[in-house]
Amino acid sequence: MKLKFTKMHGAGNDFVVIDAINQQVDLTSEQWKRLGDRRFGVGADQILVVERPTVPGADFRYRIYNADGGEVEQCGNGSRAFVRFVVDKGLTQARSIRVQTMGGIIEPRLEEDGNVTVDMGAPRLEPAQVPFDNSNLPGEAQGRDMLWPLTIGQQTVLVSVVSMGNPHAVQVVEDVETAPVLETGPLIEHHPRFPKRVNAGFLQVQGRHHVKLRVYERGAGETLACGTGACAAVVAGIRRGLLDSPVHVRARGGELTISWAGEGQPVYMRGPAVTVFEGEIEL
Ligand SMILES: N[C@H](CCC[C@H](N)C(=O)O)C(=O)O
Repeated sequence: MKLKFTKMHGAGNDFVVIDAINQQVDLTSEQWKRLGDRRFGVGADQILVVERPTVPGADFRYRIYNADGGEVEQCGNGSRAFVRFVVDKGLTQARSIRVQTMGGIIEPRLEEDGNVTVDMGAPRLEPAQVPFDNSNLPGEAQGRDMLWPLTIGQQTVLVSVVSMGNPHAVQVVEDVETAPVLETGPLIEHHPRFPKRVNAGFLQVQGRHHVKLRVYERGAGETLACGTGACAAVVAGIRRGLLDSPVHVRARGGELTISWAGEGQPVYMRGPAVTVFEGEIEL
């Protein structure tokens, strides 16, 4: 089958975006995987699918597939590409839209300067909501946050656990450039205490409003930026008393600005959304 797509990125986290409103999209998991393959397909960290909503109060449905073919609950950088796509394709006249995802309703808004601000909803902070199995584990309180010891190979790392609809494990490191992201990222992603696996964040605090972040993503490996990862890292840093909102998050592919007013409040993310090229693929 022939499939029209648009290649986009948000701070270097790259996507294949598919309009499933104006074209029939019925792919197998293998075909999703091939679409995202950087040699046998188009190549992307995630594939984003635009559909009509199936719940009241939403303008669109947003489905997200990681490069490994698995469908997931949320993608922050992708939500910015999503609103730019539906505006540019004339699928909406609005600039602020409500988008249905497996992780809840989010509200991206395309700004005059081309950046996008997204209400990502409130973080879920109970281990069971992440989900994280903390049974028989001695948590260590740090400010309002709870750090959990994870045994990774011969070492133990202390992580904060946060859900933005999708699961995140965040650890503070001295220097993201020398942190063992590629060595320990996969071990954290597949750690048995995360029944749905997890995105592994490595956070370097440079000031109360400035951090650097690398994320080894569930189902995609290290990406140049992770929007939900930036949200989770800032929430963890604020709860640990290390950061104050707003926080400028420098990722390898660009900068995101994350704001959070505290427990029960939504996290706001602001950043770029770029269209790279249009194409068509025979799957
Ligand atoms: N790998 C993530 C999905 C994409 C998240 C990331 N690309 C973002 O911008 O939030 C997961 O499996 O939960």
